[in-house]
Amino acid sequence: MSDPRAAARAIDSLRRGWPIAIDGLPLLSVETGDADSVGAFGPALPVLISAGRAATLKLANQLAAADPDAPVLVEAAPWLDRAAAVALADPQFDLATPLKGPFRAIPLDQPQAAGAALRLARIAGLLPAFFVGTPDAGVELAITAADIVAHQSAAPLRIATRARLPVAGAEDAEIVAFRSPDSGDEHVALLIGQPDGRAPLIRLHSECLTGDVLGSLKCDCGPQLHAAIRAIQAHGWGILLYLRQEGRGIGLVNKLRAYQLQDQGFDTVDANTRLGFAVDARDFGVAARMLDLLGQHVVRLLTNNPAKVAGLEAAGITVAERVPHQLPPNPHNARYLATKRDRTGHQL
Ligand SMILES: Nc1nc2c(ncn2[C@@H]2O[C@H](COP(=O)(O)OP(=O)(O)OP(=O)(O)O)[C@@H](O)[C@H]2O)c(=O)[nH]1
Ligand SMILES: [Zn+2]
Repeated sequence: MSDPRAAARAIDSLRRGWPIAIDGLPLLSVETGDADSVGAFGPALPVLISAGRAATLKLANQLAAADPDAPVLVEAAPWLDRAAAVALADPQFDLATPLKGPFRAIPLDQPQAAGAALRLARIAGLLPAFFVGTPDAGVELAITAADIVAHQSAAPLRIATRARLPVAGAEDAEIVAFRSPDSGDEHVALLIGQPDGRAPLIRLHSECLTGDVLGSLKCDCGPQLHAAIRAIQAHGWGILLYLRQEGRGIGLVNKLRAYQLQDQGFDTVDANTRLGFAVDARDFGVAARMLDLLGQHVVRLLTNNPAKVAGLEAAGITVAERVPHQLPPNPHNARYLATKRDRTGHQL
């Protein structure tokens, strides 16, 4: 029997730096484990990282891992202490701290459990990297890979509350907040204008704290957000879905790590991969579920991203028309926009 509650407890433990075991494999997050917990976990431990990260360290080809999300186990070594493991896991230190080594990738006894561990770390918003303990590590929280799958497919979204919310650019607006029991992410929809029988104009906006709130010029999120409200208002009626998928789903801290790598010269795609994350970790099924709860199944979609159209269609929403949503570039985001066009299929 799989238990989504076990995975939820494990996510909490990882974020607090407490060890867990998946299918009997003892694991401690490299990012959150402190000196005491690492010391208690055992001396000289192997470290699990993603193949995306291992490729940068020239380790992945030792075991010919083709999938950047796949797990790679780095052999224990006397110099592989907590500081060295952090440097192994986090590419932002690559230029500042020369890595120790040599490191060697060794075969995994439990590739399934190891892959599930990396997935769980990504769900928790942590770098996908673990110390791997010995069977006598004495871990209290034991879960299975199936628990993680159950956690990801559980928990229907529900409308929690709604209220009138006049906003700049659209005074006749209502906010609807959604909750699901499996995560703290509270997505919202801004309903603008009144239904008039035509398909609503819809925008799926993924959270971007830096762009939406601070006015970052590194991306186009802030201007796109405000332009979407204006476009929906001009159309007469529609919905802005504000999805709590910060950093294309990798979370704020990891997006800022990716920005650090971008300062070192990597583009938005390579920065994610080097950190051990998917280029785009978002699930647009949540947006389809929100539209379903709002009673909208045929929409016009403001986007340049074909993956949003495909994601909605796959979840049963008909996209009657894709409406381009392009804003003028600035000197800071020109490369980011060019990368979206050239590497992630954006229709710009
Ligand atoms: N990981 C990562 N996320 C970024 C970066 N720049 C912006 N983001 C995030 O990307 C998301 C922006 O998504 P959207 O505005 O939906 O843009 P899009 O997928 O390009 O699609 P459209 O704008 O609809 O064409 C937000 O969650 C931002 O936080 C980056 O360099 N790295
Ligand atoms: Zn942004």
